[in-house]
Amino acid sequence: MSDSQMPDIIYTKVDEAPELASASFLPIIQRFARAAGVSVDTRDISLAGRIIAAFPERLTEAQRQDDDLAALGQLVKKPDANVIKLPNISASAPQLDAAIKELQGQGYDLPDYPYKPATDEERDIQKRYDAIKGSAVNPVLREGNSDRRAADAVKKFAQANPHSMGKWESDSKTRVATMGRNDFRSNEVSTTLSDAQAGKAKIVHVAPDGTETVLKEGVDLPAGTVVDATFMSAKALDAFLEREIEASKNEGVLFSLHMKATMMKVSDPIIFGHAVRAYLKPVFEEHGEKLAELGVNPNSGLGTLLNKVKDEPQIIADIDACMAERPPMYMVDSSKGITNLHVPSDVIIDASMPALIRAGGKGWGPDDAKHDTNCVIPDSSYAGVYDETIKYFKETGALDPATAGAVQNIGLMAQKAEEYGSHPTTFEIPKDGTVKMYAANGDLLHEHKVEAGDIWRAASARRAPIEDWVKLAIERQKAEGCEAIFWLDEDRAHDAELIKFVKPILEREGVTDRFKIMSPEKATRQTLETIRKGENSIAITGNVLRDYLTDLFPILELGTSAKMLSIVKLMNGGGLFETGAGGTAPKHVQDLVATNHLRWDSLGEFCALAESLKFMADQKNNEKARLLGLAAEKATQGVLDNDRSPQRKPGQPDNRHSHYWFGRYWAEALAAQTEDADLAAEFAPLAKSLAENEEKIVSEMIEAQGTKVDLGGYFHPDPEKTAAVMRPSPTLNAIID
Ligand SMILES: NC(=O)C1=CN([C@@H]2O[C@H](COP(=O)(O)OP(=O)(O)OC[C@H]3O[C@@H](n4cnc5c(N)ncnc54)[C@H](OP(=O)(O)O)[C@@H]3O)[C@@H](O)[C@H]2O)C=CC1
Ligand SMILES: O=C(O)CCC(=O)C(=O)O
Ligand SMILES: [Mg+2]
Repeated sequence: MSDSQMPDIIYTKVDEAPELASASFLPIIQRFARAAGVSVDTRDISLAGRIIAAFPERLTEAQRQDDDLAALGQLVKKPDANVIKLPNISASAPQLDAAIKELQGQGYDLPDYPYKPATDEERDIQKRYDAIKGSAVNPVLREGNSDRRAADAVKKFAQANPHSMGKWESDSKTRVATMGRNDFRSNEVSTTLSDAQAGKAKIVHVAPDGTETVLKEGVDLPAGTVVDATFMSAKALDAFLEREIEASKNEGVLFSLHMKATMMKVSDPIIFGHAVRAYLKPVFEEHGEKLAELGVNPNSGLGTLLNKVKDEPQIIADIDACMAERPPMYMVDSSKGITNLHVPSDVIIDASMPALIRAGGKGWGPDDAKHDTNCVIPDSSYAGVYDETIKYFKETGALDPATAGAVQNIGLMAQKAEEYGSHPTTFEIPKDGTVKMYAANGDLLHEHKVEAGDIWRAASARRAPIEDWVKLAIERQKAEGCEAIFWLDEDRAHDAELIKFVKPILEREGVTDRFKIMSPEKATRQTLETIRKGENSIAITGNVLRDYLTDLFPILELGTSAKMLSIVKLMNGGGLFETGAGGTAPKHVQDLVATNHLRWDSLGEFCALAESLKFMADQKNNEKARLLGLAAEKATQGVLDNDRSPQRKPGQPDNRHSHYWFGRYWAEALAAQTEDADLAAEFAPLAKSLAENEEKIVSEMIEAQGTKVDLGGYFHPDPEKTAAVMRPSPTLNAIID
């Protein structure tokens, strides 16, 4: 893809609910943009698209696809980048398998994922698939730090139309359980690289007999990089899980495990596997060999395990007996018997913990009823945030979204910062020994004594992103004038290194008095007290808390994180506009297929679109783009003011209706503006015909609902079938096309 072929704005092609929404919304965007001389085109970062792009040699000419993610990864390092990024699937092993199966069924000659590669060819296949697994997209595109907040209009709307909140009882038994010892938090060591230490670092394992094995070399670490290393003890983890399973039973609460197997794609599936083993301990003790023979990998979850033992009645009976003895599990879908431990990516902490907290500390149990829950978050680095939130609500009752202030976030994210960039340097330790990390000049940076099975990792944050992050925080605080807190714990090794960057910059800029630096636990309480008073707070955090808090606070304040404005100011001058802060809402797709109703709210897309257009206006000195962007803001306001957002139930207006209304308000705003007469003239007739045909369009859309639909695929749906489903109004289509 050469630069001259690059559209002004790239709208990413993704998966699941947001991609369905695009089938309806993108034609509208393109129609409007074209009229203003702005080109908007897609690039495919979907899971299926990335799989197809990885195996060109096995596919026909017609099946082949370019590696759009790689091209976008280059683009975001250039000043002219302008990308609207929708949420995409971060695939766990079972999701990757399912996507491969679907593509094979569509005639793509793709290899199965080799779980036990034996040949070079299989190892190569595994490597290509591993690069697609987990959060493989966001870290590539996020060449900047994160600025997430609710637009003013969105926050005001939420206050005027507060969502329902579960009640918090002071005697709720819901709590957070975390290791606190021998975990990543407590074993962390950190240092900032000197000029002499910069270069390619090396990580080695030294066995007790002195044998050295290189775990990784060529880890590129420039001067000024904060480099951490830590490990979680497998033995401590197992003891902790066993204790908490027992405790959940004794306390009469649900057992739940919350983690991020997508972003933390190496460490967290392993921890998840420990939990599967712990929960089914008697089964693994009794049938360990047979399970191994059947190819059971606990890291893939109970769902895959049950599938593999389906012809083994004794094992199934023993699993049933064991589960009957265990504390009831927190369920992903109690009606279908899908437990917390079925699929590692089904319970993703940033969304799951806030949903439970919003519900007053209740999770769904196997009996299809809500119960108090033991929220097991093994590593203690960030568990304290949820622990403190839960304690606070137990003391004070639920938050009132009608009066609560807002929490914005400035997150250190660029260039694979911190834990979220750590998977290439995360290892499940094969045998007892010592892990040593050496700088390019031979200095020993870090060293840990480890045991077989421990999970060791190194993470880093580079100087330029850290400085950019502090600068962004200063700008944001200036713009808002409200409380601003660096969520950094001076008693944590990594955070202490970061504080050494933060303080001098604040001093140099003369703004020290405008900022607080607090541990995540203290900052949680302080922030909750602030927003309870109706005031605002800016949370300036590292990468993980950026992710966690931009679901936690929006889900409490707005009911969902889908409505967030999520801006990534790329460090080389471009713009990346993420839509919302949440995910791909797989459940919404099931609902659409069953009833032809799509609950997905595109408010995040509306906000991102307006920002992207305004950014383009500055970027390319294009006044028409600015007017288009300002009008898009008015259209968003119109959707909110007139209550045109999707409703939840089949038969009610859904995602597609909201796009009609957005388009109509957008056209009306463009027709009404007086700065550009040509644009006004262009959009006046469109606005008129959208208004005149309202009844017809709305009824065509409602009539389409209520039946099953066929998209021709889940991960790789048929574009024509999808368009037919998502554009059900011939009248609207005729106006737009
Ligand atoms: N930026 C990205 O690319 C991200 C990708 N993901 C990926 O998404 C997938 C699913 O993740 P999961 O943790 O289940 O989170 P999701 O955000 O997809 O789903 C959680 C719930 O959030 C609500 N929700 C989310 N978005 C919307 C929306 N636009 N409109 C209305 N409701 C919405 C829905 O429930 P309710 O209304 O009842 O709360 C939904 O069931 C995973 O593959 C994950 O990796 C996840 C986060 C970010
Ligand atoms: O990339 C992912 O897997 C999830 C990202 C996410 O949850 C976020 O950025 O908020
Ligand atoms: Mg998130």
